[in-house]
Amino acid sequence: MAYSVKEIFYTLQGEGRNAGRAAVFCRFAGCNLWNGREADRERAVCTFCDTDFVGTDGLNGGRFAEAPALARAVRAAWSGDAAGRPLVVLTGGEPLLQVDDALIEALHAEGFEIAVETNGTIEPPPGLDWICVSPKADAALAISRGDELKLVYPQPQAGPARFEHLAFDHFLLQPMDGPSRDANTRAAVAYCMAHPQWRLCLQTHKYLGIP
Ligand SMILES: C[S@@+](CC[C@H](N)C(=O)[O-])C[C@H]1O[C@@H](n2cnc3c(N)ncnc32)[C@H](O)[C@@H]1O
Ligand SMILES: Nc1nc2[nH]cc(C(=O)O)c2c(=O)[nH]1
Ligand code: SF4
Ligand SMILES: [Mg+2]
Repeated sequence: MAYSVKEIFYTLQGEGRNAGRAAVFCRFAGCNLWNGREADRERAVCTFCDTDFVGTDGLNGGRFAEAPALARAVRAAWSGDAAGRPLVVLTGGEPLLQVDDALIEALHAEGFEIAVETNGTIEPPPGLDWICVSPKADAALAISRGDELKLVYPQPQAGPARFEHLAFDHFLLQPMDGPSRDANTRAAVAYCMAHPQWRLCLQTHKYLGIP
């Protein structure tokens, strides 16, 4: 199967329980909850997206015909030394539209630990090492277990209580970025203080000014 990739870059994971850890980000093109066009944002299932995932024109982006070629491109972007296991974060767009057994095998063969950032609407293939699900209010969940559940907050139709019974190891609230980010952050702080099952999760890369 061929893969459409917007960009591949090396940075620190900015979000979630792996925040601060060096990783290659592989951002797949396309999403099942928004077509990525600003003109259609209001009508989309997911309306608050902070990411350009349209096309293959980003850094190291392109069409990769085979999994080993994409895995080699990810490996080439790794800029850390050989100590510890290198991490790749598969994101998008919605990565689970494209991630398959062949890619997981090829990335493992290159030595990577594989994390995925998903909206949770698509059943993941086996073999992923870290699954972060970020539910969207108007999209049914197809994944009810994983490593972290990272809820963008607030979403009026998707309060945290709707998810707290699911089988995740970590429950995180991530303030919705946009014009109300500061107010959303204060509200998330208050929620976590009242409901300690939840921890605050900031998008640290945005504060640091790194990709
Ligand atoms: C761009 S999405 C790509 C992965 C996948 N489609 C998803 O939604 O999880 C990466 C992460 O950014 C989060 N995100 C997107 N827009 C955001 C915003 N405006 N504020 C805070 N987090 C946001 C998503 O919820 C997700 O956890
Ligand atoms: N540094 C950094 N960390 C991230 N964690 C999740 C991201 C994403 O867009 O999926 C992201 C991102 O775009 N940059
Ligand atoms: S599901 Fe993820 S990639 Fe798709 S529009 Fe929403 S935040 Fe963006
Ligand atoms: Mg991002």
